[in-house]
Amino acid sequence: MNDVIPENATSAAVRLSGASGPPEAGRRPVVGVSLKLYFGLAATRTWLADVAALKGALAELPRPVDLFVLPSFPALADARELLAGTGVAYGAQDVHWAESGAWTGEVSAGMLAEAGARYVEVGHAERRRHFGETDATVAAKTGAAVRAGLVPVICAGERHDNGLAQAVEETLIQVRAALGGAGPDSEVIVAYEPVWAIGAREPAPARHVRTVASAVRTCLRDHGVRGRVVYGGTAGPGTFGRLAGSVDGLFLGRLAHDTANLRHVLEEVAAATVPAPLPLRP
Ligand SMILES: O=C[C@H](O)COP(=O)(O)O
Repeated sequence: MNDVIPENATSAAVRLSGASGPPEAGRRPVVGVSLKLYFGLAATRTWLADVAALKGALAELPRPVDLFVLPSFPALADARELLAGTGVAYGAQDVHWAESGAWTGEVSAGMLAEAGARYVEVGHAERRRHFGETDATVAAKTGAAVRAGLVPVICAGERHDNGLAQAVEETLIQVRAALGGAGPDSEVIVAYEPVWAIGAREPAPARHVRTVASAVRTCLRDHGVRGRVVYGGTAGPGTFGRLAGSVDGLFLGRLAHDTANLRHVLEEVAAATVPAPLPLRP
C-alpha cells in the first residue's frame, strides 16, 4: 500500500493548514464523538448546534478538555459554521491515503484540512469489517493524515472477548501497524475499542480496558509519538470514572447523541485525575 504514497510528501494542505497542532495538546484530556451514519444532514445540524451550546460549559470546566466531533463528510461545512468560535474541533470518520488522483468517491487528508478538520478517524472496526480495511491501509491513511497536519484517531481493538492476553496481542498488532505510517513525534490518538463492546449494552470491564490501555501507552512511548489513549465502546456517563488514570479520555458513539450525556462526560473527565506523564525512554 505504501507504494502509492510519496515518501517525502509535503502536501499543499500542510502548507495551507500550518501543519501539526501545539505540543501542549499532547496529554490534555480529550473526548471525541463519531456520529457514524446515524443522522441525516438536518439532524446533524441540530446536534452540532447543541454541541456548540456546550461552549459555556466547556469554559467552566475545572481543567481544559479537548472535544472533537466527527460527522459525515457532507456535514463538515455545517461543523465549520456552527462550531466556529466554540473551541470544539471537528473532523472526519475516514480518509484516503492518496493526495489526489483517480480515486473515485474518496476524500484526501489535504481536502479535510482545507475544510477545517483537525482530526480524522482511521481503522474503525466497522470499516475493517464492512469495507475490507487492513492494517496496511490503516497505516497508509495514518501517514496521509499526519502529513496533512491532521491528528489521526487510530481505532484498534480485539474482535472477540477471549481474555486479556489475546486482547493485548491483537490490539498491539493493529496499533504498531498504524504507527508505521506516522513519523516520530507525530501527534496521534489511539481509540482502544474492543469490537465486542461496540454497540453493546455495557462498556468493557474496567480492568480489561486498563490492561490493554497500559500496553498501548507503552507502545506509543516506544514509537516516540505524542500519543493519547482513549476508550470507546458503549462509553458514556460513568465510564471515565472507572478508567481514570489509565486513559486520557473517551471516544463516544450512541451515548453522545443526547448532548446532556456529552456534557456529563466532559465534566467527569475534567474532574478526574489526569494520568501521570509517560516514563522517560531509556
Ligand atoms: O465510534 C464509536 C465507537 O465505535 C463506539 O460506539 P458506541 O458507543 O455506539 O458503541
